[in-house]
Order: sequence, then C-alpha cells, then structure tokens
Amino acid sequence: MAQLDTLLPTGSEITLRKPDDWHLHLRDGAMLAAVLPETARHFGRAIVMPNLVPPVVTAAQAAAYRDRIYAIWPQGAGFTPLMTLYLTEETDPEDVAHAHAAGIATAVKLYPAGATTNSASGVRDFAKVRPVLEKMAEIGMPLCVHGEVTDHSVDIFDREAVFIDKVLKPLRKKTPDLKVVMEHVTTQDAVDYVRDSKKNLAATITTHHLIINRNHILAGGIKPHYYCLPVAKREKHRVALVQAAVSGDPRFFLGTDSAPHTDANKLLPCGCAGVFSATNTISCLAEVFEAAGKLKALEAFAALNGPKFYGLKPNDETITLTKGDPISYPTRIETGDGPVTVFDPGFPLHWHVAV
Ligand SMILES: NC(=O)N[C@@H](CC(=O)O)C(=O)O
Ligand SMILES: [Zn+2]
Ligand SMILES: [Zn+2]
Repeated sequence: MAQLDTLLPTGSEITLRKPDDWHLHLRDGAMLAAVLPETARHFGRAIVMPNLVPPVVTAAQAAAYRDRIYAIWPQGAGFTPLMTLYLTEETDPEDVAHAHAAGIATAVKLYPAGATTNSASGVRDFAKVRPVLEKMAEIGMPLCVHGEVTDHSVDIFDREAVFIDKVLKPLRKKTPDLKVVMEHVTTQDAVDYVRDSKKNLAATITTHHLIINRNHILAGGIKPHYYCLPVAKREKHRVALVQAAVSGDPRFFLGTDSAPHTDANKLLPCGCAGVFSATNTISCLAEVFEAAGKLKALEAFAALNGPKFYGLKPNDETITLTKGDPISYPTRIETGDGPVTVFDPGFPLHWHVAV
C-alpha cells in the first residue's frame, strides 16, 4: 500500500502527545486482565465501552467496573479509563446526570437493539430515550453511537448509510445541542455527513478500517479475524477513511474499537464480530500515515482531536516512534479465557513505540 516516495528512512523518529483511544472494549474478568495492559502501555486514556453481559447501565455499575479496571491497572499509573453508560429504554436521566457530574461516566453509548455484540438491551423505540438525550444535551455529555440499522431487509453493507438517513439525521434535528460521536465509521457516506455538519458531530475511525476492505474478509477464503461490525466496505470507502484520518480535520479521531474475542468464539460457524488490535495499533497507524505522506498528522488524529471534542486537555506525556527493522509482536495473546488473535495488518510494521 505504501508509495515509495513517501517512505521515511530507517532511523526516522517522531514524538507525539500520548494517544487516547476513543472507543475500546476491555471486557471483564480474565479477559480484562489480559487485554488492559495492551492498551495501557501506549495510551493515556480510553473511552471504555459498556457492552458487558449484563451491560453497564447505571452510574453505580460504571463506578464498579472502573474499580475492577483500577484493580488491574492502578489509578495514577499512566492510564485513565473514561467510562460510558449503556443507553436502554429504561435509563434514568437523573442517574446519567449524576454519573456525569460525579465524574463517573464521560459519555453514553447508543446501541440499536441487536446491531452488534451484546446489544440485546439496546434501543428499539427512540422516543423512549428522548428525555435522556435532552438531559445530555443540557449538561454537554456526548452520545457515542453504533451507527447501523438492524432491519434485516437492509443489506449489511448499507446499514451505516441507511442509519444516517433514517435515525441520525432525525435524532440530531430533534436534539441539535446533543454532542454525537459516530463510532467506527466505515463509509464515504459517514465521512461526508460528518464533514457537512456544522457542529456537535464527530467520528471515530478504527485502525483496521484504515487497512482492510471487504476483500480482505471474503476473497481467497473467509477470514474470521477480519470480521467486525460495521463490516469493512469497498476499497473506495477505506480510501475515504484514510483521507479523513490524515486530513487533520478535528472531527475525526482514533477509536480503535479493539474488541477481543477468544479464537474459539471467532472460529465458529457463527463467529463473533470484533477485531483485537490494541497490541500493535500505534505501529499500524504509523505505517498508514507514513504511506499517505502524513506522519505528522498522526498526532492530531490519535492525541489532539479527541480530547478537543470531549472538552479535555491532551495528555502531557509523549510517545516516540522510531523507524527500524520490523517489530515483532505476538500473533495471539493468551488470556484466562483462551487465546485472542492480534490484528494482522498484512504488512510488516517498522515503527517501534517508546513511552
Ligand atoms: N466492533 C465489533 O465488531 N464488535 C464489538 C461491538 C461493536 O463495537 O460494535 C464487540 O464488542 O465485540
Ligand atoms: Zn459498535
Ligand atoms: Zn466497539
């Protein structure tokens, strides 16, 4: 994928503010213990997704989950989890406001019911969550959205684009003061929609959607480890995502959507959706940005734009990337629940990360 004229010589170095991950799945229990260090090693903060079983719905549940995270990676040890609440039709606006005011939760997450992994408790009737959305707009708390319709009659490759027209546009029209993050965007349509918006809308882009298109999943044999939701689209969409990511436009920032599932659960006749990329994400991103001739824009994408949208300061710490011989990283990491395969970008990674 790299164009030779954009490649930097061995020994090149770049220092950037420590990145944040604005969309991350840490899971719980043995899986949490195994995957948390993979993120905490390189990232300052992460928006932690609430789709546990059962989901993290209330302020009390988010505080308890945060405590379980701190039990593994102690508070003050360089990584801060930013918690989210899973929006249900029963969510209490006052509990959300309390979670926000008390610094327990940073955002609320909207899963259309049935859209993705562990989303059964998500929203079916958007009228029912209107009071919560109004309260969030009032207090300036962002809504993170898994933007896919779940209607079986809609082709899986069209579900993000249809969601924008059928759900997101009306929702934002009704609540224009609500800050919305379209999570893990995968289409030119989403990039255009975000670019055309005037305010209160941003998008996260994953590492893997900058690298794979749908051929990587389906051509030459099915590759379950590249299957995630929203599913990767055509090459022209991947190119649109790269252009958005390297553009420096503050409305686009990194959310890896690193989503570990054991190999046993990925390699089933009906395998789980999710790509685990925490281990090598920064090195992957450096390759993508270097190939685009935009390595300097990595800092905005991974470390500046996200905090700006969330109204937070960038991290004080820095990381330094150095180009050298290809790095080695494990093909899979061991967890108490079984092995989890690490995202394979399909090319060698030359950027070493030092924190
Ligand atoms: N992205 C995925 O394919 N899976 C995520 C859920 C999600 O972010 O939609 C997961 O929790 O496994
Ligand atoms: Zn999602
Ligand atoms: Zn996710």
